[in-house]
Amino acid sequence: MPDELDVLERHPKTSEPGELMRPHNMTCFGCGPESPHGLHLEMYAGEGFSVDAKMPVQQWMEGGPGVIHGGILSSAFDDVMGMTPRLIGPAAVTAHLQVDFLQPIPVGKTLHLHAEILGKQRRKIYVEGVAHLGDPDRPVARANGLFVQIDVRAHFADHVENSAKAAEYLGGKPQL
Ligand SMILES: CCCCCCCC(=O)SCCNC(=O)CCNC(=O)[C@H](O)C(C)(C)COP(=O)(O)OP(=O)(O)OC[C@H]1O[C@@H](n2cnc3c(N)ncnc32)[C@H](O)[C@@H]1OP(=O)(O)O
Repeated sequence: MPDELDVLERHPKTSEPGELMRPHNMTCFGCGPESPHGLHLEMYAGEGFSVDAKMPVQQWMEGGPGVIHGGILSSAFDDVMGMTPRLIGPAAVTAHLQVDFLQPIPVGKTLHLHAEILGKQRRKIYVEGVAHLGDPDRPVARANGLFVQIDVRAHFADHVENSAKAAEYLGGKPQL
């Protein structure tokens, strides 16, 4: 992370601490309630510049016998960490994501995910993530990511016709 950082301020219209946050997109693999095969994460704004979510580790998420697949864990981090930019302003997309897998994560447990903005420079937002199984002092995974703020309309303009919600987006709704 660079030394010279911008001052962080919560966006006046962002969710209050404890409030459920709006999904990125209703069919987002991470947080979309209408995603047919998604994680269906519910994200809650935290204090400061943080977001929290809980994810029951279900059988279909299995990688090695009885434990979560690394890609599912990475997806969960990506989405929870990718929600933090909403706390300070425009949406941002993942440019870089790095995950440390510290412990096997068993099927049947509930994974607690916490993401926090470490700093921002211009459009770059540096975010860390941590996951545990109920005891915050015993993390089972950590992540670091760089998210870059975008102009949502311009960024998705060439792709929105491929969305499951294309008709609504092309009709001007819903807002991302
Ligand atoms: C609506 C939001 C949905 C969010 C869903 C949850 C999160 C996701 O899963 S997003 C999906 C996965 N991500 C993507 O598809 C993004 C694909 N990548 C891109 O579109 C582009 O590379 C993008 C937008 C990240 C950057 O491109 P662009 O807008 O041209 O910016 P660019 O000028 O290259 O970079 C901006 C800054 O970021 C830095 N940067 C960009 N990529 C990286 C990288 N991988 N590593 C380090 N720095 C980087 C640049 O150096 C530059 O820094 P500085 O301000 O110091 O000059």
